[in-house]
Amino acid sequence: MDFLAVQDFYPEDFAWCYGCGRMNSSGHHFRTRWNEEETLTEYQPGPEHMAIPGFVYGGLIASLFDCHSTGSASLAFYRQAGHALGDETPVPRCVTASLKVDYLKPTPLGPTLRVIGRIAEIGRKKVVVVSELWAKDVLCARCEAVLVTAPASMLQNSSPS
Ligand SMILES: CCCCCCCCCCCCCCCC(=O)SCCNC(=O)CCNC(=O)[C@H](O)C(C)(C)COP(=O)(O)OP(=O)(O)OC[C@H]1O[C@@H](n2cnc3c(N)ncnc32)[C@H](O)[C@@H]1OP(=O)(O)O
Repeated sequence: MDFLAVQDFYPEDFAWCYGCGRMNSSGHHFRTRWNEEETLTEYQPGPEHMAIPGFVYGGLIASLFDCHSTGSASLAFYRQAGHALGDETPVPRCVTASLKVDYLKPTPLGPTLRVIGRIAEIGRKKVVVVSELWAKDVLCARCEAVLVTAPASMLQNSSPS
């Protein structure tokens, strides 16, 4: 891999997410990393991610924001605790409590999409991430997401095996 992404370090049982789980062979495999003080997820949509010819399906954009935001929250909690990716301490896993997406402009199908996130708020178990989605130099969508550390109630179904 050309860089370390937080999803590479999710505990195996919690790495099955359709959007970003490395264990899910059918998923998108979104990967999120720090870019200095911002977080970054890049993704190249394929022709199957079409809304109408030439434009990206909005559900894919929401998925991209979703996993970018959970990944950003994990990165933020991990860094706040003094850790860096590659440490032995497990990376915390977060779930989405709220995801608000504003579609500002039609997103062209073709360019690699760049999602850039800012940690707007970080608490004991909650993170607010504000992100923008860019296609080349066009700002196409914006998102505000609330992420919360994964509840123990999800543990029983964390792995399909
Ligand atoms: C022993 C360890 C076990 C670990 C175990 C690991 C299991 C590892 C599973 C991994 C799994 C990965 C999954 C992939 C990522 C998904 O795709 S997740 C799928 C979509 N998301 C979900 O299914 C989440 C469903 N919702 C829930 O489970 C619960 O509502 C939540 C989100 C955990 C919150 O419940 P809660 O912990 O009781 O939250 P609560 O204490 O009331 O609130 C915490 C904070 O969040 C805020 N908040 C809560 N909900 C909202 C909302 N809707 N809007 C705005 N703010 C909100 C609260 O205001 C509060 O803020 P502060 O007062 O701290 O400022």
